[in-house]
Amino acid sequence: MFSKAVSLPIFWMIGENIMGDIKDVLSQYNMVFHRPLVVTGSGVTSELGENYFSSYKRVSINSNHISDVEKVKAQARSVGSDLLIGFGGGKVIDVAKMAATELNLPFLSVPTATSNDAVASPVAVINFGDYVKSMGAMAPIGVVADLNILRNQPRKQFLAGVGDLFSNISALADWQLAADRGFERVDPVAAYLSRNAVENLFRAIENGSDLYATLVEGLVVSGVAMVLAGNSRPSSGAEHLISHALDRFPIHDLHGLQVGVAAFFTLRLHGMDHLRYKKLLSQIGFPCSWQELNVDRETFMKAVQLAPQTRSGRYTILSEVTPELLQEAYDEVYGVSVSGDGEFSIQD
Ligand SMILES: NC(=O)C1=CN([C@@H]2O[C@H](COP(=O)(O)OP(=O)(O)OC[C@H]3O[C@@H](n4cnc5c(N)ncnc54)[C@H](O)[C@@H]3O)[C@@H](O)[C@H]2O)C=CC1
Ligand SMILES: O=C(CO)COP(=O)(O)O
Ligand SMILES: [Zn+2]
Repeated sequence: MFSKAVSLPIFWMIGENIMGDIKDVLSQYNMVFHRPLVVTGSGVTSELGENYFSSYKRVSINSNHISDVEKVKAQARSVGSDLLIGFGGGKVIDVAKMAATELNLPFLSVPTATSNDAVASPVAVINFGDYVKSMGAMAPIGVVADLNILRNQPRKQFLAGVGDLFSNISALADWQLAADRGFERVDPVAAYLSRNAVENLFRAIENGSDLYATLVEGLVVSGVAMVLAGNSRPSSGAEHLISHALDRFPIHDLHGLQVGVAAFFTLRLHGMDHLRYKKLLSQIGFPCSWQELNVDRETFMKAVQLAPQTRSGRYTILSEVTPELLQEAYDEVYGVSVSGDGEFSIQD
């Protein structure tokens, strides 16, 4: 007999001004909690937390450092929490998720920004000082996304979420490549969900529809795909490795922006039509070159070299390319050449 135990979000609630209904929604799923603890950041999300969770116990954190995880765990133990609620961007969600996993408590994800697929993934990125690690964690029991809050997130955060979701296409190509070479097995359900999530977003962009709800749904579905796959391959390929490498350089930007801009390049390495995606994403102001993120060609190429070391054992298109192809692809994808005086010029 086959059985595979996975822990998945069993609901999402996405709508305008829905924060007041959280307890009601949970009770609809027979989930009654008496002492939830809300984890926020220390700036904007702490202020938002005061508005929306005034009657709840709250704890604020400064970063995704392991000491922040310990702080949340200590607070949860001292108040006897039976539920952790992560209310913030990626770092807050990750810290709350990690603390809940270690305390074996349920975790509810309430994003204030949709900058990446941490919203419902089975992963928490934690900073240990000398290094940053993607830790296995429990996915949330559900996601509550108030569009009224999300519409007020900085535009850059929103675009970063678009980039993280778009990168699924490149990640799936790498996953399939690794399978073709005999290193992996593609889980077809996870791959379907991952692809479908990004295609829905593209349809919404093409139709000029409201993107916020579609983006949240897509990020949650990406998380579910990762749970089913048992790893992040449905949503993380060579473009993520390049971004992880860039994070080690002084100039880096939001995860979702980096993986999105890198995905144009890795799609080109796969011989796929990156231009179609560039045209579509530029319609909503997504950055299409590294210049827009202040990353120069030399830094990018160094990051590409370093990329495979950031997740050892992960087979991607970077395992098969020549240095000549990398240079050629850079010129073609980012439309940039280095002029005689060493300055960048953008070609038409
Ligand atoms: N667990 C996972 O599967 C994944 C985790 N990550 C991790 O997520 C982290 C990045 O997350 P981000 O959200 O980009 O950064 P972040 O969590 O540092 O948030 C960036 C800023 O946005 C502010 N913010 C949040 N909501 C806001 C709102 N509604 N209005 C105004 N400001 C708001 C926060 O206060 C913060 O200053 C990284 O540590 C990355 O490694 C990234 C991808 C996947
Ligand atoms: O960002 C992620 C998925 O979008 C997680 O990827 P990694 O497993 O490469 O850290
Ligand atoms: Zn990502």
